[in-house]
Amino acid sequence: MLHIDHVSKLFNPGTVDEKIALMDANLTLNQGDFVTVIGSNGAGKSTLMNVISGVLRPDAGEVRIKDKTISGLPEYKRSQWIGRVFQDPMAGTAPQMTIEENLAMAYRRGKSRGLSFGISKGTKHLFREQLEKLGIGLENRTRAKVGLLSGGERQALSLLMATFTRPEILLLDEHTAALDPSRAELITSITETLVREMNLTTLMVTHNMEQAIRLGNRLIMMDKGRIILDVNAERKASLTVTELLREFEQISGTTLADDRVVLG
Ligand SMILES: Nc1ncnc2c1ncn2[C@@H]1O[C@H](COP(=O)(O)OP(=O)(O)OP(=O)(O)O)[C@@H](O)[C@H]1O
Repeated sequence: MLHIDHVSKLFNPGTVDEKIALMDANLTLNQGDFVTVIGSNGAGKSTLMNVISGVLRPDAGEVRIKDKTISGLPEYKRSQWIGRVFQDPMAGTAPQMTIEENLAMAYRRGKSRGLSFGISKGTKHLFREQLEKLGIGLENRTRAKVGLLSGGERQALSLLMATFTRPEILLLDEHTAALDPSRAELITSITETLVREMNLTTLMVTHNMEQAIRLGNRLIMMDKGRIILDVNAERKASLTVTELLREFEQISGTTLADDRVVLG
């Protein structure tokens, strides 16, 4: 489904500020894989997401989705295959537009029709149905400006928008990190439901070790631009946070330096 083959990305090469963000990274995701991603500060997690989504071009290597090479395609052309939710609740939605208009934008993503905002009755009905599934009452506020929603409500809407057209890949970039614990739990549970119901192939960066172990069917650990550990579902089922951190130390030779780490 998703193939990352020998991907490297250097920032400021040949200068004193040279930073290795990805170094010969390799990863294959199968259809329906839900993979959590952890790692130390600057390990390359966001760069990996940016290379997949097309925000960044790798210096070497190739990204393929369903055997189509997408490394050279710009971000907007990949958006029909890739849904993404960011840490910042302000990032995924247009605050001046209503919930309905934001959904219409997501609905049209990848379609060749123009940006006319006429929304048919049938489409409105579909939007309400989808919003209802979130279970937070947004279906009764379809005309509300998105800028007026709380952070948690916006992340729920962002998730819905990112998954609306059933993307081949869903990228979740610390999407619960800016929320308070109860809201983060709500968004996590909505994520689990959407991913399961649509069988979405998902990569989720998290600093919450307990969550990284509990969610999904695979866990990968990154360090210094490399994927240093790939844990399968069976192993994950009995893994503890202590064991995970010990494993990191053994492989990388250092302790996990993550200033945002949440142990559980
Ligand atoms: N635009 C950029 N210009 C220069 N260096 C960058 C840029 N983006 C990332 N880097 C560097 O590349 C490396 C990988 O960064 P990246 O943001 O991918 O790590 P991360 O694992 O997401 O880190 P964190 O968990 O701290 O957010 C770091 O050393 C970072 O400083």
